[in-house]
Amino acid sequence: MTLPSYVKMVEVGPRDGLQNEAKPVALATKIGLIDRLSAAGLPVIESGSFVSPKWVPQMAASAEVLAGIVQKPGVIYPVLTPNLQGLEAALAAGAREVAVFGAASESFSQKNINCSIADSLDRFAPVITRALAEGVKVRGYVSCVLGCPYEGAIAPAAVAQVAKRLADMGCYEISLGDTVGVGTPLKAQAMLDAVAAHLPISMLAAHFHDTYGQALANILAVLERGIAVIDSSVAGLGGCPYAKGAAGNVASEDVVYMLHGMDIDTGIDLPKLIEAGAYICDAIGRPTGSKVARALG
Ligand SMILES: CC(C)(COP(=O)([O-])OP(=O)([O-])OC[C@H]1O[C@@H](n2cnc3c(N)ncnc32)[C@H](O)[C@@H]1OP(=O)([O-])[O-])[C@@H](O)C(=O)NCCC(=O)NCCSC(=O)C[C@@](C)(O)CC(=O)[O-]
Repeated sequence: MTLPSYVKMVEVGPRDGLQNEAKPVALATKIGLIDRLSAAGLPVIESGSFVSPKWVPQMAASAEVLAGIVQKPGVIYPVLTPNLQGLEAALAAGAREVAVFGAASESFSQKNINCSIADSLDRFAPVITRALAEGVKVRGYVSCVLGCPYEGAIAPAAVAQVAKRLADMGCYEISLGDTVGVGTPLKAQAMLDAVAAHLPISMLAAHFHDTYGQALANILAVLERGIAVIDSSVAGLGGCPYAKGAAGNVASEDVVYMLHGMDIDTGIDLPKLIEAGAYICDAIGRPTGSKVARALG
């Protein structure tokens, strides 16, 4: 088995992790979390979302978050931008990387961003063009790559089609999201093989939710296929507001422990990452979803 020697960890806790919290999380808490994550060595920290505050109230203060954090040199702080309105607000707030988010499931696309897959791609095209013209890199997400809360199984070919369109439009990296965490390792490999038939594996990232406890197994399965970018959420926070029952992302602490245990470098200081997880769990009054944090914290 050939595994990468370095994995880039994309921390999505401050966005994917907190977007679903019912009670408002204070601005200072969000800033405190992001600054602790950068101190722990995370190279990419998704820090907010310029979406409609009526749809996702928790992300309403994303401009203030970007203004309040101490931007550590070399660290990237991407934000989600579903349309040009969101992109303009993100640019005004100083974002240097953004992400568009589509889906491989029609029903999920409608529930999440209120349009069909085809319409979403048409909407993303000018967002990507404008961002690139400003020198801002764009990441693309594909949700429901291993199943949809409304439609069930999703064909790998449907995932590949959306991923390729996002890459053709200019996204530099495509994150493949198991939004509801239903995937299992061999299905994850089959889905990845379908996408990798069209795009280089070096462009792809894995984004697993841990609803069914499959995330670490799935991560190992895709590492074996050459994936070297993993999304995760500190303390396993999160869940998508438009995917009922979806648990949080795989916990960053658990992924880092597994990778370091396999001699794969991440540049992350695990004790400091555990501290960041303890900080946010304390602030929002939730137990950690990380087994490693429970064992070592
Ligand atoms: C996409 C829209 C905006 C379409 O929503 P819409 O209602 O179709 O939009 P619209 O263009 O008709 O505008 C309606 C209203 O929204 C406002 N609006 C419009 N755009 C913006 C904006 N950018 N920022 C702020 N406000 C905005 C706009 O100004 C207007 O305000 P009003 O006149 O009624 O007062 C909406 O559906 C939305 O915001 N959806 C967000 C959904 C979301 O954030 N989901 C979670 C993130 S995705 C995820 O978690 C999955 C992922 C990425 O992690 C991977 C995985 O695990 O699968």
